[in-house]
Amino acid sequence: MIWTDDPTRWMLVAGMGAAYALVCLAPYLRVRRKRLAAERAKAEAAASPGWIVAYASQTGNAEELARQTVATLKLAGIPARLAELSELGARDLQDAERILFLVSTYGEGDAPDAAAAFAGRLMATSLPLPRLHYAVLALGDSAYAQFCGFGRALDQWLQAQGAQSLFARVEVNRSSDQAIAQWRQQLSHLAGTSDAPDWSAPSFEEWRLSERVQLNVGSAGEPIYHLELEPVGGVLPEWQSGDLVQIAAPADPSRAREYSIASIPADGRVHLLVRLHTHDDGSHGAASGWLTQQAALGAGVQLRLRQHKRFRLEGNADRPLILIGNGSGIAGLRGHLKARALAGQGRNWLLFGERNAAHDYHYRAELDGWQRDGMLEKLDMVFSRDQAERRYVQDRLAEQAAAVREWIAQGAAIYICGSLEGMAGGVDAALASVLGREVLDDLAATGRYRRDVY
Ligand SMILES: Cc1cc2nc3c(=O)[nH]c(=O)nc-3n(C[C@H](O)[C@H](O)[C@H](O)COP(=O)(O)O)c2cc1C
Repeated sequence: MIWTDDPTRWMLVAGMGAAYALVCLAPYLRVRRKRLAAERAKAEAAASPGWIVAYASQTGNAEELARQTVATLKLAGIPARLAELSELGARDLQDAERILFLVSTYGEGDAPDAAAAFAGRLMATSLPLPRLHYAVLALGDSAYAQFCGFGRALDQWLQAQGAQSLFARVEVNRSSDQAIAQWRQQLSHLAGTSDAPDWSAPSFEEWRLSERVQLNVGSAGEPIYHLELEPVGGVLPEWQSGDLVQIAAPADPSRAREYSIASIPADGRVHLLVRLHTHDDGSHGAASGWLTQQAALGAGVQLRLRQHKRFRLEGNADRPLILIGNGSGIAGLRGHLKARALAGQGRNWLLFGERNAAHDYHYRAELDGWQRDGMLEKLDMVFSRDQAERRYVQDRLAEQAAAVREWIAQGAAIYICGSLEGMAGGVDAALASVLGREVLDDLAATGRYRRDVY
């Protein structure tokens, strides 16, 4: 090594050393800067309230779209929280800066059951919401007089409270793909992403009609059939009691019809109850006419399963159940009774209405068997035309007020399946007078009062 006292040389060596250190340090500094920025962004995201995606859904369409909406926002890096509308109180609405509402309409322009308290209580008040920016996706069916009635009422109420709409309300008629695409487009625009996941519904599969029996020969009502279907591919998909199927009829494939599933996977087949629908001009319904009259045994049926989360047992699996229905509504209730029998849960009370015991006592042998085996603790069959005076399930409910209160005090949940007109409204009124409207609204909001009515 050559030693030197030359200061210029020394400075040159020192300069080269510093430059080398900088070159070595630069990648480390770059990584550290990135890491700090990421940590800062994460902390900001955690501190910011994020977006709320709130849904009110009866049969799961709005809920499914809400889940997809959250996924799209998350993909774009926007923190988003899924909430049922019933979970939101005045304080949540006042604190939030951005809420996307996805809500359907039931009854005659009403909110879905779980949102009855939100609609009845919160929306009846005045609540200044100057911070809130929102958008509404309203689901409905234009065949009803109050098309998207609840979505429209919610939108108007939010506007009246001073909330600002992010974009015009999107209305979905019978799950129209076009309107859903419009919502997706608005979302992508807001979230600054064109990378939205695919939202298309699962496709129909080919099933086979394996069994068809008329249950009510000689009835004063329209004929009702028990059908059994098997997947052509042989592999039975998973479902839970309470779920639905959609069937595309050959004469009207663009509008699928929904039926409650009357069986559980352990039966090995999907069972349906289909009532033949006859129009005023004597023609039959496109789906019910085909399924019950035209399709031969063995015929192919285009079918897809649909989760119906709001009518599943879910958190109520260990509670006593009060099951109430009429007519073809026995389908959804039978699914639950089968699931309960399989689980060995016998605390079930069935209140069921039809016309005449002689012709309309659907699944009588099965119900007798469950009673005998301790799987059906209480059975009230109400036949409207077996006596001079017409009697319905709601009348029996009122007579059984003390037992209803007792079962609810023991933690029971209530499931309703059957016709909206006549039965569901009458039963709702009877339950409200037995339990109190507020109690019933609270049961609905906490998933202990569930309905599949049509
Ligand atoms: C019994 C019943 C009543 C309904 N009432 C209305 C209504 O008054 N107005 C409307 O626009 N849609 C009405 N609909 C259509 C639903 O809003 C539509 O099917 C929606 O897609 C359901 O979404 P969900 O699964 O999230 O509850 C009704 C549907 C049923 C089964």
